[in-house]
Amino acid sequence: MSSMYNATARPPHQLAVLAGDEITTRMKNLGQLSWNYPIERGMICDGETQLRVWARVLEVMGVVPMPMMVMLAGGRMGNGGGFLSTISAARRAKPVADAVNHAGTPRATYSSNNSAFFLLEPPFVPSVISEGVDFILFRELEMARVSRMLGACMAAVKYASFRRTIPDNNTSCGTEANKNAVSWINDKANCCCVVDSGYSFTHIVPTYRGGEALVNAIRRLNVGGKVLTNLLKESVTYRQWNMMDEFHIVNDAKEQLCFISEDFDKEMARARATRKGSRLFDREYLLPDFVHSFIGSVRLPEPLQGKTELEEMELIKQYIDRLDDRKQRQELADEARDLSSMQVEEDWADSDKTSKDYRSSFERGDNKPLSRISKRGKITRTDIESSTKCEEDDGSGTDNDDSDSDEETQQQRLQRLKKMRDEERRRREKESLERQALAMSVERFAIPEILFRPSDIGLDCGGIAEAIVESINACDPSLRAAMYHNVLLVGGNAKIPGFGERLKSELRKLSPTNYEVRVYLPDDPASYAWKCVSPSNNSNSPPEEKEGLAAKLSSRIPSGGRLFNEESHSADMIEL
Ligand SMILES: Nc1ncnc2c1ncn2[C@@H]1O[C@H](COP(=O)(O)OP(=O)(O)OP(=O)(O)O)[C@@H](O)[C@H]1O
Repeated sequence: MSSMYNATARPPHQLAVLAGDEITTRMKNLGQLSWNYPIERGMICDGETQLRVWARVLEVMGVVPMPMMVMLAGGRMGNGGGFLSTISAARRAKPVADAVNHAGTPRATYSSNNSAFFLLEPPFVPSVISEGVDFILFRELEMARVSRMLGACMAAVKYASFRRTIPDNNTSCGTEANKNAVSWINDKANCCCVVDSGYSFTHIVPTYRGGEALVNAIRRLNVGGKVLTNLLKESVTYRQWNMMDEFHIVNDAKEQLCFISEDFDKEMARARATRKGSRLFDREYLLPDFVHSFIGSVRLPEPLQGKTELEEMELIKQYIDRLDDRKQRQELADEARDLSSMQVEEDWADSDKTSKDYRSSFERGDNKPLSRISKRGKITRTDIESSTKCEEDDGSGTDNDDSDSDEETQQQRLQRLKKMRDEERRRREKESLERQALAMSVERFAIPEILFRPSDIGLDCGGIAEAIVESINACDPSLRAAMYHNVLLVGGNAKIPGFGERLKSELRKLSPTNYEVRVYLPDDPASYAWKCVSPSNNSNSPPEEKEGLAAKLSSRIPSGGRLFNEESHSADMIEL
């Protein structure tokens, strides 16, 4: 099994079109290519492009004869798949000839007449789209057998075998009746709630009997990896540089740097308390310069290098203290102002004459201060005069004193400016030698947060946790406990650090308290479903076994796990 772009791309100023693995093997700068994706919103919209990619896959696998590149007559077709589709074709026949692959090594080739094609697709693919795909596979690629399956169901088949390898621990499943229900369901119904978060969508597919989907309970959330990458692209473009045409670079930055925080609001408060560039989660994504480097990499910002979490906490504490201090001072000043205004009011009341004088002088426009505005002598002319005199004296005194210090400051300032200019020049020289970097701060967790709060970008729906609860509530009540007990995460987005932990904590809050929530994350969630059908997964198995598998692939619905590659080890999966 191998992974490649499910796309074609044309290099600039060239007519040649590269498909699948050719893109990455022949080109280094992916940004300059004109891309064509056959799939949009999870559906194949461009049959010609999809045909080219599949033809390339078969060529790499050595399946002959090569199909003719026949243009499909218009129409929109579709099926499941994604940005980086994993495509595998099971070989059945014995080799018919030897050929040389693109790497120059001889390899056996197989007749397409004796090959079977296995396609994993998302739920609810319209039949017209399936017919289009059949046309490509049977007529253009001359496949002997084609089998389609829901990706989530395949994952559930493999998960069912994993469940058999671990002892069932129902000790914390609430009531005795609930424990028995979960035990029965695990044994007989093999329930599993598959959460498949991929490129275009996130699907919640509850399955029972070891891999059969409960169609009425399937839910879809229109948020996937593509939305996140586009948002990050916009955010980076708004704050730093124009990256609108650099989907692949931003996607790589997302995959390397994004994470899901356990408590978003707390993380934001922490971010506000620290200056940008010195937050503990701040990172810089070094952009490839396409001379020395062709892929991006991550580095710590300079102020953060060697900084420990304790120091960060200390900074935050200081900041909060400063805030409190400022608030306190503000309150004291307000109090003092109130007091003095009260005082003046009292004085006005006490001395009618004085107030009249003051008013009349004010009305006359006489700006001279009154000799006395209060009996208690708060502010008097003498006071003002003396204070003015003092100020004048002080001013002249300090003028004399300052003349020296000013000269000194001027000299110092000149030196400082010179030093700063030198430093700036040196920094610029250093920077020009270095690569450009994207500063990634709160974006690291604010962007993936959309998976849990789609309303932040104006989508009128709940997050993944709400969708799961809704989906499980649509199942038969006797299955619900087991569904919460077996939540399986698959798809590329499940790789985002913190995804599983956050989902578990949100599910815990939303689910009934007597149900235990258990979330399972495979080693490689993106290819977990494929591992179930991939014959190359157990490459040591004899060819006859592969033939048997391929022969069985013609069956459309899995009736139990024995048709597939169910080899599963508890080490493949972790419980969160
Ligand atoms: N380590 C990672 N961190 C964050 N996102 C990742 C990571 N690895 C993959 N992804 C994202 O997962 C998405 C692809 O997931 P997946 O391969 O499951 O999609 P797909 O099954 O091809 O698509 P679909 O389910 O829409 O048909 C991409 O958006 C990719 O950026």
